[in-house]
Order: sequence, then C-alpha cells, then structure tokens
Amino acid sequence: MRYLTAGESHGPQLTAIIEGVPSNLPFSVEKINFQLERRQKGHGRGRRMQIEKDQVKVLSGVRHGLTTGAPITLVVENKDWTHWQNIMSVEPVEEGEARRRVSRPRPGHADLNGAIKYHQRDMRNILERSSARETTMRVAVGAVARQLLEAFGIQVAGQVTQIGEVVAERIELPIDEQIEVTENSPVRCLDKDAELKMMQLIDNAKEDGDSLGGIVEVRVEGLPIGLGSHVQWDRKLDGRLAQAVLSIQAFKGVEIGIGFEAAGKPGSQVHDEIVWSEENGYTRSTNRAGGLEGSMTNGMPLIVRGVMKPIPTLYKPLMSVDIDTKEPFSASIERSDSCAVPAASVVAEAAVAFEIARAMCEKFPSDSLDDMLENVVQYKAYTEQF
Ligand SMILES: Cc1cc2nc3c(=O)[nH]c(=O)nc-3n(C[C@H](O)[C@H](O)[C@H](O)COP(=O)(O)O)c2cc1C
Ligand SMILES: C=C(O[C@@H]1CC(C(=O)O)=C[C@@H](OP(=O)(O)O)[C@H]1O)C(=O)O
Repeated sequence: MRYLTAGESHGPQLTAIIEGVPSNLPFSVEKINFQLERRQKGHGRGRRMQIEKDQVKVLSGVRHGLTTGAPITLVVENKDWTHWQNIMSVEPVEEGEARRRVSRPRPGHADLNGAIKYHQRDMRNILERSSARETTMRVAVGAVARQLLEAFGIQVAGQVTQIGEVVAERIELPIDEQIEVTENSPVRCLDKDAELKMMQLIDNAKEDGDSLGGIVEVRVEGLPIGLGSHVQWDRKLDGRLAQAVLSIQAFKGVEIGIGFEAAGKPGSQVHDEIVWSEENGYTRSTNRAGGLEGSMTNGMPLIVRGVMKPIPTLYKPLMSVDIDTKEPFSASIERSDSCAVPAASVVAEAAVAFEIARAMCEKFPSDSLDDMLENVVQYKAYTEQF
C-alpha cells in the first residue's frame, strides 16, 4: 500500500490517492468523516477550524460499498478557499495586493529554506504546501487503513499524555475507546486532573501570545507476531513507524515502549521476560519494548509516542528578516493555533494505522480481502502451535 497527498492549505481542495488497498473491503465514508471531525477539534485550535467542515468525497476505487482493488481517490474541500480564490488563482494575476506575496519568512516554518531550494521569491508558494492542513488527508487515508485493520480485529487508539510542562499520570488507554474531543475531554487526555491543568496552560499561553507542544501516545492491539522484519534496514517496523510519525508537521521525536527512559535503566529493568500459556501462547510478562522486538511485532500491544514542538507562529512574534530589504522585522500575524497537540494525536493514530496496514499487506497476500483473511487465519493457527 502507498499513498500520495496533494493540495494547498488555501487552494480549492485536498486530494489523496491510495494504491494497494485489497479488493472487497467493506468501505464506510462515515468512518472517514468521523476521523476527520476528531482531527478538527481540541482546546487551543484557531479560527480556521470554525470555517472548515471536513467531509470526504470518494472519487474512485470503491463501488457499492466495497473496494475494487483500484486506486482510491479521496478529496476534501477547503471551505476557506472562497476567500482566497484570487490569491490562489491558477491563472496569472497582476502583481500587487491580489497575490498576498510573502517576503517575510516565519521562524520555525519551511518558508525560507523552501524558498531558497525551489527558487521562490514569494514564500506563499512554500507555506501553502508545508501547512499542516495536509494532515486532513493523512487522517482520511489512515481512516481507510483502520477499516482494513478492523477486518482482522486490529484496533488503534490514541491520547495526549503531555502539554507543555503538564505530564499526565500514565493511564492505559482502553483500546476500543476513540477519545473524542468533547466538553469533558477537550485535550484528549485520560488523566482528568492533568487535563484541567493542560487547558489552563493553553489559555495562559494564548493570552501571552505564546504556543505549546506536547506528547501523544498511540496504542495498537490485536497484532499478529512478525509484522516488519529484522533482515533489512528499510523493512524494520520501528524505523518505519518513526518515519511515519516524524513526518507529521512539527513532530520532533518518537519513542517506542519505554523509549528514552531505557537510557537510564539497567537491562534487567528494560527487557521483557518471555512466557507461554495454553490460552495465550507466547507473551511477555511486561511490555517495556512496546510490542516490538528485532523490529518485528511480538504480539503485545504496540506503543508509539511522538513529541510535537510548540506551534511556531506566535501572536507575540519572533524576529526574522525581510528577503527584499534584508531588514529585521517582527513577524506579522493573521491567525494560528496556539496548541494543536489534541488534533495531532488523531494524525499520529492515522500515521501509525497506515504503516501497520501496509505491513499487513506485505506479510499476507493482499490482492483481495478474501485472500488476506484466509492467510491470516492460517498464520494465526500456525503461531498458536509453534
Ligand atoms: C494539526 C496541526 C496543526 C498545526 N497548526 C499550526 C498553526 O496553526 N500555525 C503554525 O504556525 N503551525 C502549525 N502547525 C505546525 C506547522 O505546520 C509546522 O511546524 C511547520 O510546517 C514546520 O514544519 P516542522 O515543524 O515539521 O519543521 C500545526 C501542526 C499540526 C500537526
Ligand atoms: C488548516 C489547518 O491547520 C492550519 C495549519 C497551519 C500550519 O501552518 O501548519 C496554519 C493554520 O492555517 P491558517 O493560517 O489557514 O489558519 C492552521 O489553521 C488544519 O489543521 O486543517
């Protein structure tokens, strides 16, 4: 399975093409829209999310509720585009105000490096594509991957475990809970005391013209043993998950299982003992490895965490340099999120779901769901008697 996304933040629409989804998979548009709605919410989001109402249109690869095996095309409209039609026009428009040219790069963004690399004196041509608006399509694609995983009883869930300096108490995420952003769960954190503090911190940061990052955790259960491989660097599942999560805008670190904590502990407190029982077969007495050993799934829950940096656009702006005059300036502000960690946790769930679905399609024949189901059942029977 592979996918590409296209589309600008303020262009007419966003597009994704996914190839390699097995045929005959029951396909639900509502399930995609449900995930899209989850991504739009969360305490700390800016005004743009009040304009957008992300809903997917499926333009290929699905017929009468089932995938056909052909590439699946998904599109989501940018409602804000109506306000940007001239600025984002495909046809040339006159120099001047109509273009809303950007000559002042924002610190922490792709603007300056992208402009130099792609020979663009108007940095709008960079920022429109580097924007995290693109994560809409990653979530849409991830929602298709989740539907494939569901067919094998594999579930994916996510939560926020840290915002700024507020660290949530470690509470195991119930795998069948898709935490939605509601009045009772504005930050998607299971530790409700910490969540109140997180909200306060976000409000304070917003008032101070500042921004916040945090940590998100994704959990996957129901995995067969042996997804990924130890034999080649680019088949190692830990490396692939890290790439999937680190490629989300503003993500700067990934850990699996106890991750960075392992550095400060002796081996006896890091590795998990192997046990066997008639009922469960081979398991581990602890799960510090987070479900991966030797870059392959070991059947235990997969635990992946990602660190998101604070949003770079600040209402109390940082200094930068105008590329026309080379004069210093203090960045001007239109609108921005002050904290997008709750939304990003939904994106991280999607990124992990896609990578796991891809690994499933590599491990098992995957032209059709029928082939795949048959092979997964056989493989599970084999692992049980191993
Ligand atoms: C869901 C989400 C929403 C974001 N919203 C904003 C935003 O409103 N303003 C902003 O400056 N950056 C925002 N970002 C982060 C930038 O897109 C990102 O920092 C930038 O593209 C530079 O990429 P890098 O941080 O990965 O280097 C958001 C990121 C995510 C995942
Ligand atoms: C549009 C989304 O997030 C955007 C991501 C983003 C950025 O720079 O990454 C900047 C903001 O864009 P705008 O300036 O249009 O408000 C966010 O709103 C979204 O998540 O759907």
